[in-house]
Amino acid sequence: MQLVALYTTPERRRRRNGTEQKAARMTSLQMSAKEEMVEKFLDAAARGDVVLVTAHLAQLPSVINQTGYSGWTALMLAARNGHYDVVEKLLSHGCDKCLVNSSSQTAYDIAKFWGHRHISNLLSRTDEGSQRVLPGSEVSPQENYFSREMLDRLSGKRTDKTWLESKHSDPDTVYLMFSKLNPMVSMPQEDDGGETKLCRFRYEAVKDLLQKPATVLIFLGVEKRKNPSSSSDAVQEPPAWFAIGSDEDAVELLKRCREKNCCFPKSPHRDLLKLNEEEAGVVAQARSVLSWHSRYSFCPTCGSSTSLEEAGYKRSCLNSECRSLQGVHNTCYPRVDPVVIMMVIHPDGNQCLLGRKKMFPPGMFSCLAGFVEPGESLEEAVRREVEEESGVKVGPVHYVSCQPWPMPSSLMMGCLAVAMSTDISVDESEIEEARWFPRQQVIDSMFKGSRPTFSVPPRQTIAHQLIRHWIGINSNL
Ligand SMILES: NC(=O)C1=CN([C@@H]2O[C@H](COP(=O)(O)OP(=O)(O)OC[C@H]3O[C@@H](n4cnc5c(N)ncnc54)[C@H](O)[C@@H]3O)[C@@H](O)[C@H]2O)C=CC1
Ligand SMILES: [Mg+2]
Ligand SMILES: [Mg+2]
Ligand SMILES: [Mg+2]
Ligand SMILES: [Zn+2]
Repeated sequence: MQLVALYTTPERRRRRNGTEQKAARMTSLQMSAKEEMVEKFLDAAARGDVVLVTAHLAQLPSVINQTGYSGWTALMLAARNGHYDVVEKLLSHGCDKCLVNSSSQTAYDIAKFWGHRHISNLLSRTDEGSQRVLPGSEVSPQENYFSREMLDRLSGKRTDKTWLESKHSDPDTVYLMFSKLNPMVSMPQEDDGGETKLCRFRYEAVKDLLQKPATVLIFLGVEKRKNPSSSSDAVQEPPAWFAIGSDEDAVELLKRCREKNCCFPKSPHRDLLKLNEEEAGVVAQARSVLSWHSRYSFCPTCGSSTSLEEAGYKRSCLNSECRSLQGVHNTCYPRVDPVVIMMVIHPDGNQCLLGRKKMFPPGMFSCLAGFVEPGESLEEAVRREVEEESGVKVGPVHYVSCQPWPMPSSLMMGCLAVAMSTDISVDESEIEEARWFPRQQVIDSMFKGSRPTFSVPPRQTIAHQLIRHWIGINSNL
């Protein structure tokens, strides 16, 4: 294994490789203020100066994953030099522990190589036995795309008709417009960083739609307060958000919006992944509830018509004789489909099992996944789906994190699993090919290193995050 030796000052650090030699020719005057700050931050981490590291993070939080001229992050430098308190501080600020240096080493690899076991343990929380290939829980919980909750759902208000009505006409209330389950968005302009944004409407622009019987109105929640102690917040309620599902012609709906470049995305699987994290969370909630309404127009128990209640979170049967009106019936509430998605690790700990469906773009491989069946535990669903799709037998299963997937309403539960057998025999009806990929090959594909032999799904998918997670906690020493 090749490991670059460690330097303790920015000057010495820059002397090491090609990039660094180039940097060494630079005088500090030529460095931008930002670059200089990054170098000082990295230097503090390498020296174990936790006070200075904390000060830099407070001043410029984005510095946390920067690599500077050495190609090493602060976490790697602190891990190299055995500075436990700096590693702890960086992790508590949510640093990315999956990043690799030019030798494909994570901070975990580096800590392990230099014998800082207390740090490698902190980075992986490895247990004994089979956990050699299956490290345990994350230091900080992982947040996946579609998972962020910017709204407080206030489910207790769903039955408060007076409060809801007052919010309908409140000038601060935000309405989102959906047509055929897709939100109206303004497509990226050159000057806004390429982000798709939700079109937000006020009451005056949509009040006629609210009167139409075919319109579905969902109360999504109120904005979470960013600074709850501020005195003006105490008297003023934060804005409420609603989603409107309309059956009006999409072209007519678009005319209501004053923003430029508005549309209803044609390909949700692609276009809904371009929102910012907060808006993605709102879309996950709204789209799944609206899709439930579109698929469950009639009572699943007796086939009668239903009425929409509880601000869009319930459909009650209009047939007074119906069984669904006695007791609590899950047919009356929005559905969620549990799905397991798993990163299967080879018994040698250094390869993972990825598969591709026929519909995937050429060259793309992903984690295996499948719906949980009734009366089945997560662990059993993982074992069954992996064996069905690849013929590989799985032993221990660890839950990592989950992701709501609003196409239309899945909850993807991400797991790591250890294989007990290695022969592959794919279920050709679902999977075109499944293979064991060595860690180095996965790193090359993930970080676009040398000669990637395959591609992985985009960062917004939990599949991508599970693969990164494995790279971050599993060393190939
Ligand atoms: N976010 C991510 O990273 C990923 C998300 N996914 C999602 O996971 C879901 C499940 O993965 P698959 O491999 O397709 O599952 P799967 O391996 O269970 O096979 C799907 C088949 O199972 C049947 N099925 C059983 N229960 C079903 C239900 N409740 N809804 C629909 N079909 C059901 C259908 O015949 C369907 O064709 C997919 O909807 C896909 O969108 C899949 C991979 C990655
Ligand atoms: Mg599957
Ligand atoms: Mg399957
Ligand atoms: Mg299945
Ligand atoms: Zn009924």
